[in-house]
Amino acid sequence: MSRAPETDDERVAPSTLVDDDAVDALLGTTPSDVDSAPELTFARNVFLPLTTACRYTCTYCSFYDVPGEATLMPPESVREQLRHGADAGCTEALFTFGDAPDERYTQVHDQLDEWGYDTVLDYLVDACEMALEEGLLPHSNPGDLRQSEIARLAEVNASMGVMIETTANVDAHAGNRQKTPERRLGTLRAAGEAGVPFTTGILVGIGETRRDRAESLLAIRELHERYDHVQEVIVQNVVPNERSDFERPSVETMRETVAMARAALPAEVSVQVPPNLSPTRELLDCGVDDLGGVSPVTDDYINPEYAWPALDELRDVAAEAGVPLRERLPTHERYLPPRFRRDGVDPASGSWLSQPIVDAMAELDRFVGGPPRL
Ligand SMILES: O=c1nc2n(C[C@H](O)[C@H](O)[C@H](O)CO)c3cc(O)ccc3cc-2c(=O)[nH]1
Ligand SMILES: C[C@H]1O[C@@H](n2cnc3c(N)ncnc32)[C@H](O)[C@@H]1O
Ligand code: MET
Ligand code: SF4
Repeated sequence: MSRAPETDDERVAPSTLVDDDAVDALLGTTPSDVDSAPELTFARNVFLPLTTACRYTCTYCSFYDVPGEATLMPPESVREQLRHGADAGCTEALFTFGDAPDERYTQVHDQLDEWGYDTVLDYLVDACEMALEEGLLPHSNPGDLRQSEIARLAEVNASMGVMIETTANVDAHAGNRQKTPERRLGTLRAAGEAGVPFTTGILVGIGETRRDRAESLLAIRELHERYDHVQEVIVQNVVPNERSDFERPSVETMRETVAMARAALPAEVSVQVPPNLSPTRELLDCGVDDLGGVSPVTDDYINPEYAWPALDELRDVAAEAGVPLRERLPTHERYLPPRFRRDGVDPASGSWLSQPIVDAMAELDRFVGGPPRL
């Protein structure tokens, strides 16, 4: 799959998506305005960081590697990691890695070529097929994509994602090749056009204002209203790492932002906070209903200094909040075929999930009737 030049119509200007009055109204939201969720969900995953090479250089990120040090996970390691995950009861293979690495790094391109791939996305398609063979459902977040790329990946993914981060132009998106709000929103729109259950979110504390956060959440809402494809919105706080010293946003800021997310988004969209990075217990009364992917076998390679809580801790968190803890699949319930839903309704699943994905799900007996309670 070669990359065609990007066209203007794949970009979406944030200013066309939100109006000032809606932003003002959302900025008035406080935690007491939103209801607590009736349950908490999470997915058991194994993380496969296919490559640390990246075309961007976001200053908050310790994941990407400089040219010369960048690595690609060989197919044998992918297979091994997948088996390890499947043995540990995972349902999700999370493929997250550097954005368009082969565009910037000749050595990555050459290595892919040696393995018989034109681009990293060709390799990703094969890796997703390996995951399906091992009984795992792929969730890919390879960064910015065009619609044709998403459409192809949708065939072998149970859901996909990309964080908007923010609709503001922040200094953290530095360097010659930058994440831009237009391209991020273009990816979210392309996912809608391709009809793939999608995860997105905002990164809090990267130089954006409160107003920018409200605007970002409303831009996500707007695109979801058009396509009905956003399954969850992650409200992720930036954390300091060996490369950067971004200050963690305060608990108050996170409470306010989670409440804004809950108020901005329709009820069918989950609000997720990552339990290894966030002050999770202090956010549960602000409308959080999901804890994202948690791994019993791999680190959060993006933030490896922040370990995943064990299942027992998630149980405690849910018990303290007085709500049941349920294990979900990478695809949220409302996009699943009838037998995997509590309401038994057919969401015209054929249009959301491809046959290989539906076939792989058919093996997951413990999810029949909806996400099991733990
Ligand atoms: O371990 C992580 N998982 C991340 N995930 C995985 C996520 O927690 C789950 O895979 C999804 O909730 C699906 O179950 C992301 C997925 C996306 O689609 C977009 C962004 C993220 C960000 C992270 C992350 O920073 N760390
Ligand atoms: C995969 C996602 O990881 C997030 N990400 C990258 N670096 C950090 C950090 N230091 N702290 C928190 N989240 C981060 C971005 O939001 C990216 O989209
Ligand atoms: C560590 S980020 C991984 C995914 C992709 N590079 C993005 O930023 O969206
Ligand atoms: S956050 Fe993603 S896009 Fe930005 S530098 Fe890190 S790997 Fe690349």
